[in-house]
Amino acid sequence: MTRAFLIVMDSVGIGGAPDADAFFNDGTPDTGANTLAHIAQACAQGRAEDGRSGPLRMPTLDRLGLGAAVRLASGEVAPGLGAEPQGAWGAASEISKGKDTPSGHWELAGVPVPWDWGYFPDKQDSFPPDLVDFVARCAGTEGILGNCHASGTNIIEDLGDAHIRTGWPICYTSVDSVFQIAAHEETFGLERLLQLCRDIAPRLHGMKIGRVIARPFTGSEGRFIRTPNRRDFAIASPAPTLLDWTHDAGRTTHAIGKIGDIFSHRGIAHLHKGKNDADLMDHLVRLGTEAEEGSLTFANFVEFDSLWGHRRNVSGYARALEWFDRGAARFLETLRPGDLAIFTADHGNDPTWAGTDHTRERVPVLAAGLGVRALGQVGFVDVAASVAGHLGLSVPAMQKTGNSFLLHSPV
Ligand SMILES: O=P(O)(O)O[C@H]1O[C@H](CO)[C@@H](O)[C@H]1O
Ligand SMILES: [Mn+2]
Ligand SMILES: [Mn+2]
Repeated sequence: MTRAFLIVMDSVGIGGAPDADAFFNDGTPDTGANTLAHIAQACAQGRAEDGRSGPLRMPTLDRLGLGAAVRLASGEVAPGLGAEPQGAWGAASEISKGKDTPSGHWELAGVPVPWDWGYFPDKQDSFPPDLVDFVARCAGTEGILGNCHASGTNIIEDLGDAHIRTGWPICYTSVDSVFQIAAHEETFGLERLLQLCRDIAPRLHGMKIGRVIARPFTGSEGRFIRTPNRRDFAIASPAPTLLDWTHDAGRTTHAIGKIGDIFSHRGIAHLHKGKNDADLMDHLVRLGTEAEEGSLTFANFVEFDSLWGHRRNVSGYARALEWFDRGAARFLETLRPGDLAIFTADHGNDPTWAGTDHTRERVPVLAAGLGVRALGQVGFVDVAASVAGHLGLSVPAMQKTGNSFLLHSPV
């Protein structure tokens, strides 16, 4: 028996989504968005020099086929990348209608989203009055602050002082199907914030809002900073996922980072969390050595998205990519013959693009452990089929939607 590792680089898209024109950022269609290629181009042109310098360096993932995958997905060149692939490489498209984290992860885990997500309109008073009353009642406050689309770091700058003065929770949303609550860890209380999110989540899930997200922060007098204690309360996936298939077969499942929250803690035997992606990389490298035969390790690295993509910070994103690539090299050294490791992503978040939201893109699929294979254009669900095939799992008949990469001929 052998092991499988599925590693999601949150928001590391490679452009070329066939339906990008149906998705928007501040009214601009996502057509042409390309997270990785645009970062690599900015690096090569000396436009990403903060804390790093020169062309983008990701030799480890590029050896697996990253540069080749960018070209395949979008026809764009990512300067600094483009080595002859030594792994199995391809570009995956998503069919779920959302460009959000749960949609991407569920589909990678074999379950495309069959419903239309609920969204809140981009105007002042985004939330209906009865929902506002309900949230305030659950919070024990006279009202709420925010009630609009916002970037999470901006809204705590704008409303942090008013929050401390009134005690009212800051509620906001985005183009994603989310209801987010920012509250001060000390003055409002972290446990109280988490309980509030837990209490209101069923009602929001009933509206097909994908996640209620607790966004605790700290600080004072206009100088506020978010803490690592974010918690997502996600709607349950509509069908058993790769994690359930693995768990139900009596195998061990390890979840690293946000995977627990994204899958409502279903099918997960061991959850490994940390205060940042560096902690998560340490978990991944350790599990590379320690994970059991026949086990699945499913990891999400969120900081590409949360610290850099949404903040439209190109240098920061490039630094994170280069750091991740060094971590990937450490991890790959731990693999044993017969193991499968797949690096992929859940959506894009092009830091050179309009707005501050995700971008609809294809994602890379880079596999170690399958020899050299050109996988071509594949679907997100093919990732689940490949991991299941590798682990020898039986997949529910109704969910046999993907094609395993093991069926592609080695080059
Ligand atoms: O600006 P922040 O609070 O980071 O919000 C971002 O994080 C949310 C959930 O990942 C997304 O919907 C996006 O709006
Ligand atoms: Mn994501
Ligand atoms: Mn995001």
